[in-house]
Amino acid sequence: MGEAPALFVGDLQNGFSNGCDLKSKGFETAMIVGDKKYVIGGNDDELALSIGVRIFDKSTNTWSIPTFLGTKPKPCKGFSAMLLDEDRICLIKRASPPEDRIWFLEVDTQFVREQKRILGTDVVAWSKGVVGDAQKPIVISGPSGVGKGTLISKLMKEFPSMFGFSVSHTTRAPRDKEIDGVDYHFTERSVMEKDIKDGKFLEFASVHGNLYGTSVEAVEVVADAGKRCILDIDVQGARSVRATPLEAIFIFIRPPSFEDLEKRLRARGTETEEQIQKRLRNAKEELKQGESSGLFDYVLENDDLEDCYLRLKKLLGLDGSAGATFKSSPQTVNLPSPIDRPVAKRDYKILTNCGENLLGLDVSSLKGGAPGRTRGLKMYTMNSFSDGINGIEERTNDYELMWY
Ligand SMILES: Nc1ncnc2c1ncn2[C@@H]1O[C@H](COP(=O)(O)OP(=O)(O)OP(=O)(O)O)[C@@H](O)[C@H]1O
Ligand SMILES: Nc1nc2c(ncn2[C@@H]2O[C@H](COP(=O)(O)O)[C@@H](O)[C@H]2O)c(=O)[nH]1
Repeated sequence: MGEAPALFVGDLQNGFSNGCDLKSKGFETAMIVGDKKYVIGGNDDELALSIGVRIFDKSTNTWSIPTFLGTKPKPCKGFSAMLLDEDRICLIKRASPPEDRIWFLEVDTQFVREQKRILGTDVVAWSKGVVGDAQKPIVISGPSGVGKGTLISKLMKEFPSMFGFSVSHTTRAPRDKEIDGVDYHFTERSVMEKDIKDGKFLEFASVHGNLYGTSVEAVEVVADAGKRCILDIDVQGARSVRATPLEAIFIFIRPPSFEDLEKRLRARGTETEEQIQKRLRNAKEELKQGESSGLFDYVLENDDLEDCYLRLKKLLGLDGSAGATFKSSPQTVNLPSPIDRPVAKRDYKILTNCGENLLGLDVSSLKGGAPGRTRGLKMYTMNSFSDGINGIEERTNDYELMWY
């Protein structure tokens, strides 16, 4: 995060202007970023399913509705908003459940700029805020038949409350015993292509003749359950995820030999001979890329299954060693409700005046972001009360901060 902008106050319900180019109208507010004015509020559609955003471009004098990426926040009874780093807007929703309270609207982050270039339209991306440092997602890649699914199932079985599987979408037909929504979201190509176009996917790739992809929602659902997300995706998908702010750990699984891989694929008995040949052809390229590209943080050889599983657990720090794990599991934001006064911001500390007590958010160490969750939010309460935003600002340093 760069230099903090000056104190910025936003209250969206009372319809005031704060002299910082922020104007409110009913439940709408406008934020200026560069040549553009982002009007946030109202409803996104007639069904009132989410908070709307429209953009006024001062250079062309035109209004537009941007392409939305990420899960949109549901409408609420008002919200406060602050511009952070000139590239995202932090929204604190009123009277909303704690896990739905803090949202970020990214308007000019690297991810949004890249998506604008790809889609050729104006783009904004929603990302929900999560308190604390959630553990990094785990991307597991490797050629078909190497044993990725088997290893992941073992992890999920041994640590059901710790890990959650990112359920991918695919256009391939379900195998016997595969369950829609559990193993995959089995889908029509035309539907998936439209969803990709609409920005609903974190990554996608054509694999062995079918389309596979990880939706943003698949990853968010796991994060919301407070679990560490595991993605089973091919090498192309891993490369795409590397280019997003997801900050995952990338593990490549390789077979002891190509012959072993072929044996496993045949023994599984789920593919036709033609499909096996295609998967083996692709495996050669995947093995080359997986082991040489520097894309992966770890390469594990799946020789003996139990032995490989032990090594996987070790690198994830599940054998008592530090491994590659990170702090605690995510906490959701727990602001008291309703927030019925404006919000003040200085040096990445956002203060909300909630009547009897003050509540703060520290946004100085944000991580991740769209597509997915914005992590690294810190929350604190203050054990004294001060009237008015200016008072709060001046007296902040006198108060003891109690961090969650
Ligand atoms: N270490 C191992 N030794 C022998 N067989 C194994 C080993 N690991 C997994 N297998 C077996 O190999 C087959 C393929 O494993 P699995 O389905 O987990 O592979 P995968 O990498 O997930 O494949 P895909 O990418 O096609 O989904 C399964 O029948 C599984 O039981
Ligand atoms: N890029 C992505 N690859 C994915 C995804 N989900 C699965 N996969 C990979 O596809 C192959 C084949 O899987 P199968 O179930 O048909 O055997 C395998 O390598 C998976 O890792 C995804 O969402 N994106």
